[in-house]
Amino acid sequence: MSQTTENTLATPVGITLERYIMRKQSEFAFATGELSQLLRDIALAGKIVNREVNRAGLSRITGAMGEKNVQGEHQQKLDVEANIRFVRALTNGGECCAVLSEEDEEIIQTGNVNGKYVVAIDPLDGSSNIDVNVSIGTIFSIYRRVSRNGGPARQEDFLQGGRAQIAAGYVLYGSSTMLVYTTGHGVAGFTYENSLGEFFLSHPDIRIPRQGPVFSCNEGNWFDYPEFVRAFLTTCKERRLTARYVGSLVADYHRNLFTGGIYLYPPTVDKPTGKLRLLYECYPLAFLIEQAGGVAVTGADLVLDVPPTADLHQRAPLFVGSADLVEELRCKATN
Ligand SMILES: O=P(O)(O)OC[C@H]1O[C@](O)(COP(=O)(O)O)[C@@H](O)[C@@H]1O
Ligand SMILES: [Mg+2]
Ligand SMILES: [Mg+2]
Repeated sequence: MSQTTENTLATPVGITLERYIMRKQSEFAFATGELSQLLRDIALAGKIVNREVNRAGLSRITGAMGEKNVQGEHQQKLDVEANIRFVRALTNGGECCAVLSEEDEEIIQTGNVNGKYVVAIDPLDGSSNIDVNVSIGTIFSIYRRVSRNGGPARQEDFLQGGRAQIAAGYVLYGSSTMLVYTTGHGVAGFTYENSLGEFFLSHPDIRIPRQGPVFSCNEGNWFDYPEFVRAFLTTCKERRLTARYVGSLVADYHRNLFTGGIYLYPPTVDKPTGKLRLLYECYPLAFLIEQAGGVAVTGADLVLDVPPTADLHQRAPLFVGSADLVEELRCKATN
């Protein structure tokens, strides 16, 4: 039997997310099904938010909410809607004890005091693109609680560090809707079939090329970038790499995952620690990229090795993508 047939039979493209989760669970003798259920809850919320995104213009879930979140950013109505949907699905699912969300200053206790897991989430990523019909996403990161004796979750459950993540992923609401995640055993992608209401395995074993033709960053901030970033971007242009920037982290990241490339959100003069949030943007995407054979750094350091401080919404610079490109930038950051 040829290798391709063996691979296809091993994890046949087209199986449902549900079946895939069950298959993967059966590979772990001590799996108890709680993480599987949590992944299903996230997929369910992703389907509901997908529906709201698709019809946002009709259902008047457009525009600003008129309030600011803990980051001082104007909340979009869809930010709040997505937040409600994910928190509700994680609460009703029973496995998640608490949620840390970009849209809430404090930890949200779900009441599932015996839940073994906590989830850090960016319910709607790419907020500036919500009302203009450009791809947006959701990013999530899952930890097993350290406070195991039941009761409400504690801050320390979320501050275990990037390498303590049990699972991480994102949902991309784009020309098609996809769920991409890892549990530390490679990266798989699922495409949503609207008419059947199911995610189907479409990309079994995602690997990012070591090199790539694309660099993604907001060059409008050029004059505020550190010298090593400008030096790196100059070499990208000298090599005639292509500039691509959607302005939605999930969308830029997803494209580069398949084409090869590098996404940069450097520190700037007004944001010396960068814009993106370590716990629910940088850590999960760094976990995924390392599982796909890529690299993620904050400059000289690997993102997953950056220890969290006590600030749940702390920011960090992010340089992520193809190993050769990111290592090149890291070299410049170190010298
Ligand atoms: O407008 P800028 O400064 O380029 O920032 C765009 C970046 O900010 C973000 O929108 C931040 O995420 P949120 O939309 O979740 O706040 C990223 O998705 C995106 O890559
Ligand atoms: Mg975001
Ligand atoms: Mg967001």
